Amino acid sequence: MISETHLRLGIPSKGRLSDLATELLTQAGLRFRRQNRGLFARVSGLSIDLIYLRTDDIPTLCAEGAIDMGITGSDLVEEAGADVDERMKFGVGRCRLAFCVPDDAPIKSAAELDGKRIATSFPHVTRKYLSKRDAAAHLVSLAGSVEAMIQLGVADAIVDLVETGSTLAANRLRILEEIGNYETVLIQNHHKRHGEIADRLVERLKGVVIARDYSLMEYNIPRAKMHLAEKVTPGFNSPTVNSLEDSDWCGIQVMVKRKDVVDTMDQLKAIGATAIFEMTLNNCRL
Ligand SMILES: Nc1ncnc2c1ncn2[C@@H]1O[C@H](COP(=O)(O)OP(=O)(O)OP(=O)(O)O)[C@@H](O)[C@H]1O
Ligand SMILES: O=P(O)(O)OC[C@H]1O[C@H](OP(=O)(O)OP(=O)(O)O)[C@H](O)[C@@H]1O
Ligand SMILES: [Mg+2]
Repeated sequence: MISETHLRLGIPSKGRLSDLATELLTQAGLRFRRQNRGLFARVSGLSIDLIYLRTDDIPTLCAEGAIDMGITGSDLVEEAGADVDERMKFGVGRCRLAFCVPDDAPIKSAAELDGKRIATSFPHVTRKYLSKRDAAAHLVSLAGSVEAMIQLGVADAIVDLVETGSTLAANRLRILEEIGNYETVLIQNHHKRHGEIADRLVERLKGVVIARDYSLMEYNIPRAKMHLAEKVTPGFNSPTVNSLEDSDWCGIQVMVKRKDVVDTMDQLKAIGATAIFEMTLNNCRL
């Protein structure tokens, strides 16, 4: 089923990154169907095989060469100590890894956890972080439900992922110290097999990530106000300026970060722009 002539891309078989990876690949124009929760899917028209794996196994399997590339969390790459290249960040699946203690614990820094018990799914990252601060703790390695471990009397503190902070709040815990910020990434091993197809995949996925992040905005502005408009919407590279029949006016096309669109519209209106439109991008190559 797996072919030597195809690039092997490892993607999460379940968990929160699974749907995300499928969505990104589909948006990048890859057509595939996973057969009956099977391990493989062949991409039609491209020399790529998708291999469905556990998210936390993907860094190691990529470093070992079992897969050429993989989609996983950068936290898991660090925890696995996998020697791989990070080809791109997806700007999604963002989370922090942090030392957390009970709300009312008097402790002020992670270094004070020297000799204490810490429950975590990230023992390597935790140990490394503590050793740089000349501290060592007794680590209890667990696969999940780490936040419950203080109440269960297993640990004095935990190291776990925090996204919204709602799990911490529900367990009356607070962040003591942050280890780092992480997100979903595309990794590749150093063998760089099927380099051309790998680069094509990266280009396509980058197009998707930019399209998810940006909108295309179009508006008309008096030529005399162009210098003001360019300050409000400098664009990705620079704005496209079109002539209008009325030579005192021009039409502008420009990329704007989606999160800034409404503010930008207000600012453009204020400097005299008219017919301001936002258009959703599905895909792009810059
Ligand atoms: N709130 C979050 N909690 C945990 N992981 C997150 C969060 N937000 C993003 N992630 C990313 O998702 C990865 C977890 O993926 P995984 O496949 O284990 O999903 P899961 O839904 O946690 O599955 P499981 O039920 O096995 O715990 C993390 O390593 C991290 O990169
Ligand atoms: O800050 P929040 O938005 O609350 O997200 C963080 C929580 O989500 C994850 O748990 P998950 O749902 O994966 O359960 P698990 O502990 O069984 O892995 C993670 O391990 C935290 O517990
Ligand atoms: Mg989890």
